Amino acid sequence: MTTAFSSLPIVDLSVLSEAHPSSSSLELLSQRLYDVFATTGFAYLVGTPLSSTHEDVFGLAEDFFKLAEAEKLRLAKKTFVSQNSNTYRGYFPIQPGHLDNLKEGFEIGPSTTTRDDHPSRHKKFNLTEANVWPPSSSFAERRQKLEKFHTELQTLSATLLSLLAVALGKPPDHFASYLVDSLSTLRLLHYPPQQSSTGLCCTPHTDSGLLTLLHQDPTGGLEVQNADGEWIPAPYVPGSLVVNIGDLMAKVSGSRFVATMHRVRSTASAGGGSGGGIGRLSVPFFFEPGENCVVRGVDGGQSVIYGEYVRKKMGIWVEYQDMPEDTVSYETATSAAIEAY
Ligand SMILES: O=C(O)CCC(=O)C(=O)O
Ligand SMILES: [Fe+2]
Repeated sequence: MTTAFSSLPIVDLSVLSEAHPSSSSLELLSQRLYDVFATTGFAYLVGTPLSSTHEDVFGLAEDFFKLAEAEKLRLAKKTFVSQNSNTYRGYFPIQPGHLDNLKEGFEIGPSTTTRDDHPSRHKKFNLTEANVWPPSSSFAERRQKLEKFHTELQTLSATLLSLLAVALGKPPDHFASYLVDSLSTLRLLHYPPQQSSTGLCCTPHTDSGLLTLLHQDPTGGLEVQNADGEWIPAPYVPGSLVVNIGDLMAKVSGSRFVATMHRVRSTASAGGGSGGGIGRLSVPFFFEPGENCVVRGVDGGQSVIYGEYVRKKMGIWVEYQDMPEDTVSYETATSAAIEAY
C-alpha cells in the first residue's frame, strides 16, 4: 500500500558516479530505495550517472515530433497503418477518440537484441523486432544518440535492480536473468497543448514493467495518487528524473514495493516546456526483462514468462487499440491494474 504522502521524495544517486563507492554508502542507498518504493512507489532521482542532459533528450524528442505527419506515419505500428510491418516498435499517432489520452509517441527497443530467428516473429506482436527510424540521411546522428541513451538508461536500471535485490535480502545479482535479451522500451511522448487545462492527457494507470525512469520537461501536469486518493503534483525538479515501480516489480517484491497510480493533467498553454509552445514532452524508459525470462517473486510462488505477461497486458494498452471508442488507458487500465499473474 502506498502512504498519504504530500510530495515525492528525492533520492541522490551521486554515489554511483564514484570510482569506488564504499559498501556502506551502497547499502544506505539500497535502504533508501527500499523505503521510497515501499511507501510512495515514486521518487525524484538526482545525481544520476547519465551523459545526456535534459536539453539533449528533449531536443531529440522535439526533432522527432516536428517531422511531417506522413513521415511519422511511415513508422507507425501495424495497428495504425496496416501495410507497415512493425508491430511493437515505432510510432503511435494521437487517437482522437481517447479524449483523456491525447498523445503521440515513438518507441524504440534495444539496438542489440533483435533476433530474426525468434519465435515471436510469427506472433501478432513481434517483441524482438528491429527498431524503425526516419530515413538515415536526416536522422542518423539522432538515432545514434537515442540508442546510446537507451543503453545508459538500461545500465542505470540494472544498477538500481541490483540495489533492490540487496534491499530485498538477496544477492546483488539475484535478478541477473532479467537482463538477458531485455526488451526495455524508450518512449518519446508528445502531448499537444489543449484548449482547456481541466482535462487529462494521460489517463490514470500504473506502469506494467519493472521500473520506469521518466524524463519530463518543465511543462508540468504529472500527478501521483496517494493512499487517501489525492492527486499529488509531481512537477519537474531541475536535473531530476522520476522513477517509479511497475506492476511486475511490485509482484516480484512480494508486494513490499508499490506500483502507484499516476496520470498527466493537460496544461492550457503548455508554453513553459522545452518544446517552445508545442505542448508537453516526456520520455519514459520502461525497464523490462527478456521475452523468455521466468519472473518469480522473491518469496517464491507462481512464476510468469515475461513475454506471456506483456502480451496479456498489451490487450488493454491504449496504444494498441485502434478503436476510438475504447476508453482503456495506457500501460494498464485502472480497473485491471492489479491483475494477478
Ligand atoms: O508523460 C508523463 O509524464 C507520464 C507518462 C507515463 O506515465 C507513461 O507513459 O506511462
Ligand atoms: Fe506511466
